[in-house]
Amino acid sequence: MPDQQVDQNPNETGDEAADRAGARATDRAGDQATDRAGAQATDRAGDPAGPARDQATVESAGASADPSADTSAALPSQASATRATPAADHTDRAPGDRPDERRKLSRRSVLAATGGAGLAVGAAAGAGGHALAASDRPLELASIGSTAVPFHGTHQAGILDPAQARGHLAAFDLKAGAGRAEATALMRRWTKAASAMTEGRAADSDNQVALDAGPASLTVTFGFGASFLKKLGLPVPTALTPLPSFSADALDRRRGDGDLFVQIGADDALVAFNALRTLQRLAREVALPRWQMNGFNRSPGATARPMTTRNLMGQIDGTNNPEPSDPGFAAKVFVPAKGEPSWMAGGSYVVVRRIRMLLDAWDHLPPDRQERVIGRRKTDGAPLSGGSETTKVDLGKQKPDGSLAIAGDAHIRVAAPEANGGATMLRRGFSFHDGFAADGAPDAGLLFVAWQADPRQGFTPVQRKLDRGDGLSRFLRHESSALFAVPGGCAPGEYVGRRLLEG
Ligand SMILES: C=CC1=C(C)c2cc3[nH]c(cc4nc(cc5[nH]c(cc1n2)c(C)c5CCC(=O)O)C(CCC(=O)O)=C4C)c(C)c3C=C
Ligand SMILES: [Fe+2]
Repeated sequence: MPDQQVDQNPNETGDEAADRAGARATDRAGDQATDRAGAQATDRAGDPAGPARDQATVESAGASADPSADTSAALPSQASATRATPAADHTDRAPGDRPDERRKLSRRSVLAATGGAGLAVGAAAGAGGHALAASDRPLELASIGSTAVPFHGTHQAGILDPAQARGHLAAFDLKAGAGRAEATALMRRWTKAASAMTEGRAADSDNQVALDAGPASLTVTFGFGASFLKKLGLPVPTALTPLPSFSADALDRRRGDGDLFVQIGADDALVAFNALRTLQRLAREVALPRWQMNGFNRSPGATARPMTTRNLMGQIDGTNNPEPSDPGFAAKVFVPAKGEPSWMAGGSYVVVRRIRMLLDAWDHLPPDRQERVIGRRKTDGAPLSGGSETTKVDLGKQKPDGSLAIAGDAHIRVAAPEANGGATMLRRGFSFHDGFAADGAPDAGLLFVAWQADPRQGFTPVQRKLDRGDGLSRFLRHESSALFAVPGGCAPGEYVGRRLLEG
């Protein structure tokens, strides 16, 4: 049993600083988070008005104070204004997703979405003959705020897109008496609101919490649990069969499963909160929150050069994720267009696990032992078989003494698709920190989120293997678990789940 005592390793800070200084940029096409971070840093660097505009505030944005009013149109002052500096070219994602163009497709200027949500500051003063006080100036959004991820498409947003700096995962349960009609009405309301908010527009009953924030790469992703289908008398897909138990499970069932799933991600905490709060308000008559988890990632643009994110154990995490350009990627992550059930075409199954890290025990471990547990270097994520972060892992490589360069119980050996009959999933998680437990240990870890066409060929065989012989497992505790069917995306005017609810 790992030691739970609070412990500080004096070398760690120095090591981490050195790690960061020496961190090598990854140029992988599939590394969305790093691409976006770099692109946003570039956007800002090339935008001389950036810092001044960042400080501008909006006194009157023209939004209706009546929460019942339909405010889903662009806010008046935003819609009529023009943007002083064009944003980088963020092309819309085409239905049918060409994932190899994700960086380009996953972002676009909010200008395109709203007809001009980013507002000019300097122009107003010049033409009008008087300079506006900073507080009177209309707001112009900086690149992080103005970036929008298209809501509509073959797949729902929030799966292939880079993981944002803030995340909320939540499940809702239908209220007693709510049936298919109420669920359908709710999915219509949720879809309309999500579509508006991801474009930087206020949703119905918007509370102005994120009025001046822009879309900030907001994605909203909806899913259905097996219990939802059962309550509505609908057949449950075999892929949605509950996950088996694992020996290391210490699950809190109240924080697991649920009828309806919502994943929210945004690069602005207020935008993320506002989205969740809006959806919760719109659900009020039909469904109540069951559980909620809050997570975070590194802020986009935080590093001068793109980097794969680090988790709370300090490891570079996400390197060997499958990439959309990999052969067979779509078939492994998404239900095919002609797949079963038909309402899941273009959809994916998501496994959500709250995995607590036993960080005090982990921090006791010297860096070389930590690296052995994973099979990669902490500094730059390079495999212990040699090379750099993106070098293909050589599981057969031996050290001069004949021992394996990547240990038999190293996490990347045990989890590798080669060791699991090709089992593959797309990992896209968030770190969490919910304070400290009674014994002083951090209640922190990973909100593990894994996407696959069928968990029986993705998460389950890998977790079975990890459960038996993974060197990392003794530093982890799986505290909650959920599985949801996430249907394909919808076209404008449609709503998510229509093929299920009207099928
Ligand atoms: C059942 C699947 C997995 C769970 C649960 C899991 C938990 C978990 N992982 C890390 C840290 C790292 N994981 C890494 C790679 C990796 N992990 C899984 C699967 C699960 N991880 C896979 C399939 C892989 C890729 C293996 C390969 O093919 O090389 C890495 C290395 C970097 C990377 O490739 O992402 C790290 C680091 C933590 C901290 C954790 C639970 C909290
Ligand atoms: Fe892992």
